[in-house]
Amino acid sequence: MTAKVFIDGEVGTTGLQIRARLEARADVTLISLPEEHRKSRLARLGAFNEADVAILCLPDAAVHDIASDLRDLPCKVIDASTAHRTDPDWEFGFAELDQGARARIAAGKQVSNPGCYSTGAIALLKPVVDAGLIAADHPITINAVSGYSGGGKSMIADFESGRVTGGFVYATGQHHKHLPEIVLRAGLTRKPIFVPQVGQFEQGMIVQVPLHLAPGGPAAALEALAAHYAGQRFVQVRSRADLGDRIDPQRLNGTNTMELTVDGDPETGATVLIAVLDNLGKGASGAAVQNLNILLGLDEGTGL
Ligand SMILES: NC(=O)C1=CN([C@@H]2O[C@H](COP(=O)(O)OP(=O)(O)OC[C@H]3O[C@@H](n4cnc5c(N)ncnc54)[C@H](OP(=O)(O)O)[C@@H]3O)[C@@H](O)[C@H]2O)C=CC1
Ligand SMILES: CC(=O)N[C@@H](CCC(=O)OP(=O)(O)O)C(=O)O
Repeated sequence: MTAKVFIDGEVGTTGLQIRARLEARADVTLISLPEEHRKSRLARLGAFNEADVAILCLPDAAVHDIASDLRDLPCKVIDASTAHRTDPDWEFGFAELDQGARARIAAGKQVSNPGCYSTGAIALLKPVVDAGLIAADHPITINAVSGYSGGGKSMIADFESGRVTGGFVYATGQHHKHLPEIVLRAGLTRKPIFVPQVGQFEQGMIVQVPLHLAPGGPAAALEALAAHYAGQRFVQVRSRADLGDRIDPQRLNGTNTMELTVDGDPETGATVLIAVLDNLGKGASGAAVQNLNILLGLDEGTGL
């Protein structure tokens, strides 16, 4: 038996990488629309009707525009966009979030993939909040650097045409679209300050959370992360030395793995939580395929 999968937005950055992961699989049949119909509502609704699972790889506005039409169709839906990440009618598709996450995803009809920065930030923050190392209203700052593919086709064109060089800091006004999902899913009650930047490299990401903890803080935080993710295949807790002196944001490109580590000064408690992931792997397309596998009742690493 093969599952019929429709990727809406399959020629976009996230869609292409999902397709690359699925097209060789014997257990998946891809439903594809010809170029001239790929934005036709009628053609897309036909594809949704035929699919067992649809994966939305569209800008938020296009997702909002189609989502209500999908609710009554039999196909299950995975949404890669920001549109439904805090929506209680959608399952949050971070399988490693807590003990019940996989079962909730498996039973879901609609699953929302976490964002790339938020995958790193939530993965680092939830265990330290749950372990009581910081309070839910602790003042938190998140720093992050992403490859330019994080901005989709238009940002890739900006860099590859030479219109933008060297990278930039942005979203300093504290309204980044990932903040609401980070607050909700990490169990925070106070919005962190989030300072993302884009570098002159295509793909890959580092998310860092500096924290003032009590003396011994770095070891306590590492222990909390290791306990939370014990036995997980795609979220791995490493010693700081494993990542090298200069942490390369591209080190996990092409994989669905996210590595977490902690550094800092045990005497003062100055602690830095660090996550490395591929923004298009565990940060988007890999996570979507992992969720697809869970929805289909397959080994969740199939094709990853
Ligand atoms: N890039 C990343 O690292 C990540 C992306 N995401 C999310 O995934 C989603 C897709 O992003 P990304 O792939 O980067 O974006 P891209 O701009 O690269 O791709 C979006 C695709 O959607 C197509 N599209 C736009 N409107 C419609 C429509 N009405 N009907 C059908 N197709 C449409 C676009 O068509 P056209 O080619 O004609 O422009 C394009 O091919 C976004 O919501 C994004 O936030 C999530 C995590 C990480
Ligand atoms: C580098 C860059 O621009 N990154 C995007 C986030 C990646 C993305 O596409 O966002 P979602 O995960 O929310 O869908 C941004 O900051 O808006």
